[in-house]
Amino acid sequence: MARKIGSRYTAHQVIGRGSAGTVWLGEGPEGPVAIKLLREDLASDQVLVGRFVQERTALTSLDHPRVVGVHDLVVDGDDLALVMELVHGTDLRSRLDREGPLIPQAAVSIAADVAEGLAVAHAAGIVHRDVKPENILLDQASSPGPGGAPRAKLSDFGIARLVDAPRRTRATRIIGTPDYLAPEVIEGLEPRAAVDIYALATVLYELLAGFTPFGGGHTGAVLRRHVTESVAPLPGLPEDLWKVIAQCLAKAPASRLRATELAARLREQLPSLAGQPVLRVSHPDASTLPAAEYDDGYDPHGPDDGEDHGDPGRGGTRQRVARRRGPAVPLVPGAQPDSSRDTHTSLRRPNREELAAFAEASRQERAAREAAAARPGSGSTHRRPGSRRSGAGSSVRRRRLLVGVVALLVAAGALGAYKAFAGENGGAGAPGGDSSNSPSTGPTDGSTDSSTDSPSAGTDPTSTAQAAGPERAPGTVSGWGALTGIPVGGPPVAAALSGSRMPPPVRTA
Ligand SMILES: Nc1ncnc2c1ncn2[C@@H]1O[C@H](COP(=O)(O)OP(=O)(O)OP(=O)(O)O)[C@@H](O)[C@H]1O
Repeated sequence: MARKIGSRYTAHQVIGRGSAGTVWLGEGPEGPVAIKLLREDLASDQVLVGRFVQERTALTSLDHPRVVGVHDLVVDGDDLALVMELVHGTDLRSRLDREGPLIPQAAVSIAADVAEGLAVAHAAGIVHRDVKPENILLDQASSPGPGGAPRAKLSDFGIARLVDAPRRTRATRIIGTPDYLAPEVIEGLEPRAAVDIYALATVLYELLAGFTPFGGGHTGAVLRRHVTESVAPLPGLPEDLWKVIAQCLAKAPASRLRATELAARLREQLPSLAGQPVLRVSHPDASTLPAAEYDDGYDPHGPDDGEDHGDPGRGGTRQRVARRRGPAVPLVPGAQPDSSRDTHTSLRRPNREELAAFAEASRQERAAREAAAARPGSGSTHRRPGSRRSGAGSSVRRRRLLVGVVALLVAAGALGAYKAFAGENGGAGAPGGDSSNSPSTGPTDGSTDSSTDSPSAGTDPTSTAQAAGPERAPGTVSGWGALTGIPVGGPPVAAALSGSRMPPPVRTA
C-alpha cells in the first residue's frame, strides 16, 4: 500500500529490510527512488533526529557513481527517512550467499569500485564505519566491469555516525559489525578513515575466499583475532595482490593504504587476473575448535545491551555463546531488528584485562588449530599470530604456512577425488565457508528544513589523519549502545526542526 513520506515522496512497496529500518521502492519529483524508513523507535529519538538534521549536508553532498547517492533526508511527524538513489540490482551479501566466492578479477573490480567511493567520502571527511557486503550494492543496470563484475556502489554512508550519538562520557560500546571491525576500534581508538580500508580489505578477502579472515565462533573470539592475529596469504593468489590486501589488514592504521591508493593498486592488478578461476580455500571451521576458544571471559553484550554500567567486565552475568552468523542485535533494548542478518551490532568494548587475555586465548586457539591441521585429511589453518604490522612473517610462521598449504593440497585432492567419484561438477564454493545521482537541488521537503545544519565533515577524521595515525578518543568509543536509554516516544520530531532549512548539496565529483 502506498504511503506518503513528507510532502514530496511516496513509498510504494518494501524492497528490503535492515537492522535500522525498511527500504521501500518509492517515487519523488525526479522519478523512482529508494526510501529507507528508519525504525519508529529511532525516529522518536530526539537526539537522533537532531543528528539527522545536522548530518544532512554531509550525507547529501556525496555525489559519485560509486556511492549510492542520498537525495534527501525527511523528518515528518513520526517518519524519519533517507531518500536514496534507486539501485537496480542486489547487494553483495545476497550475491555471496547465492553464488559463493568470486573469480579474483571480479572480486578486485568490485573492491576497486568501493575504494573509489571511499576515496570521495574520505576526502569529504566522512568515514563510513560499516563497510561490509550488505552495504555494497551491485548495479545491474550499468555495463559490467572487468571479469564480468557488476559495478558496485557503497551505500549506508553516515548511517553509523547518525546513530552514534554519545550519551555518556564513558560509553563502552563499539559500533560496527564484528567480522569487519578494525583492531583499533576494538582497542578504543576513534574510528578514522583507515577503519574503512581495513573493512574493505576484509570484504575483498571474503569475496576471494568465501569467508572473512577473522570470523567464526564467538564474537569475543572474532574481536580477539582482529587484535592478535594476522592472516597467511590466500593460496593461489598473486603475491602482488596479496601484498595489497595484507597491507590494508595491517594492525597499525597508519600502515594501511589510503582509499585512492588502494583503488589504483587494485585496478593495476586487474589485467593480470584475467582468466584466473575461483580460489579454492579451506575454511577454518570454528565449530571444530575446542571449547577453550570460547572461554576468553568476554561477553560482547555485557550485563545488558543498554546501560553503561561502568566496567561490565567486572560484573554481570557472562554468557558464552558459540555462534557463527546470528541475528542482529537491537540498537535499542526491547526493539526487534528488522533483519535477521548479523549486521549493525552493539558490542561491549573489551576492557584492558580482556584485551590482555586475548593473547592467551589466541595461543590456545592456535594450538587447537595446529593439532587439527596435523590430523590426516584435515583442512589447513589460514590464520597466524599477528604483529602490530602485518606482513612481518617469521620462519615459524612460514613453516606453519607450509604445513597449512600441504594440508590444504591434501584436502583439495581428497575433495577432487570425492567429486570425481561422485560425478559432481567441481563447484566454486569453499567447503564449509560462510558463503553464506543527482541530489535534490530543489527545496527540500517542507517539514525537514533546518537552521542547525552543521556538516560535521570539517570535524571528521580524514585520510590525512590516517597518515598521522590514530588518536585515542577521550574516554572510550561510543556506539549503538550509546543511544540506548533515550526515552522512546519523545516529543514530536517536528519540534526539533522548526525553522530549519537545508542548503543546496555540494558536488564532490
Ligand atoms: N538504494 C537502494 N536501492 C535499491 N535497493 C536498496 C537500496 N538500499 C538498500 N537496498 C536494499 O534493501 C535491503 C536492506 O538495506 P538496508 O541498508 O536497510 O539493510 P542492510 O544494509 O542489509 O543492513 P543494515 O542497515 O542493518 O546494515 C538491502 O538488501 C538492499 O539490497
